[in-house]
Amino acid sequence: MSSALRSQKQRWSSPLKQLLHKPSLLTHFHFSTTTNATPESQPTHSSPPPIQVLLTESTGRGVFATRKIGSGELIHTAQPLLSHPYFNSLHTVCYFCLKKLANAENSRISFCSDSCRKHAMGFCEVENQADWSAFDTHCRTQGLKYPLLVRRLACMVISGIASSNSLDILQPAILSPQMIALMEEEFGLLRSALSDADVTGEKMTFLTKQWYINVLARIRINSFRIELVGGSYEDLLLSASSSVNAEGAVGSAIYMLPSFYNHDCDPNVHIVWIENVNARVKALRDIEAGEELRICYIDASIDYEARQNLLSQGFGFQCHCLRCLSND
Ligand SMILES: C[S@@+](CC[C@H](N)C(=O)[O-])C[C@H]1O[C@@H](n2cnc3c(N)ncnc32)[C@H](O)[C@@H]1O
Repeated sequence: MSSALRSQKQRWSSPLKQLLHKPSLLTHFHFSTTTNATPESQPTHSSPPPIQVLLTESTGRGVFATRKIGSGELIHTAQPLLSHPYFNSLHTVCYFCLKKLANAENSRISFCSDSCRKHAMGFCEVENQADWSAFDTHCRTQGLKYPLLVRRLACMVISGIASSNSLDILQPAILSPQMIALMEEEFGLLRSALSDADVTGEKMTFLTKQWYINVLARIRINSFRIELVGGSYEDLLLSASSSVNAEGAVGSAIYMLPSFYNHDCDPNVHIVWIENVNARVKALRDIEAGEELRICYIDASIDYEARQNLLSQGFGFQCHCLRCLSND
């Protein structure tokens, strides 16, 4: 084992052990597994999913099958650590779970149920104290989505429902000085919105420029674009496709376990969202025990050059999957 790999292993092994063995850390991202796909409404079995997170030789950590997994099998589900609707979906989806609302609302934010309203109460109380117009205008005009996730995490931390180091276990993006300069501007707007609202003192000590940059560096390569498939789960099973009825992305979210899946341009696993932000990780074909499970980070239908450009700019790597090696 190379020394770089050994030091990476040491850096990650302790939080990973905590993640996999501490029940308290699992409360935010419940996952479950079934041998047959289970409708959302039915209770799921609580046996551990047939996967493990291991360190790979060249792509950091990855997710591996612990047994044979059948094509179409629901491998596990995952709830997000945090999520946020896009600006253009604010009036049409639930502010907490991103479920489509039956009727578009005029209020700034809306919820699909009392349960979602209750779950959001902590961070909403903090958020509602501040005037976000400058922060929102900046994000809207620059087309920025990720700062909304950082703001939500900051409000969750201030309200005491999340820890400031919740995302530390995720791999960070490598940032250029230009990216950092832009982030500093967003950080200033976030921090002043909160301090102008008199959110001060001990609750705010975590909110430093470095914290903001560290969180955003993780969000950049670990956030998922939420595209709701719509329709019923049974329809999805019949069609066996994630693209049917996709109505465009409604927001973005960060998960724990799904963030450990590496990329392949010909993936054996995909993630689907049926009616809200809760993710379902499903096998696209038969998978052998010990095989690495990989998802596709980008639109797999684009050509080789376009895929390499997107992966290099967005995720900082060159793809050497079998499809790319065959220049397909
Ligand atoms: C969402 S993370 C995946 C989990 C990550 N390997 C870890 O240890 O946390 C995405 C990062 O993993 C690495 N990665 C994922 N798929 C890869 C691939 N096919 N080739 C090289 N690096 C990859 C890249 O560094 C990428 O930015």
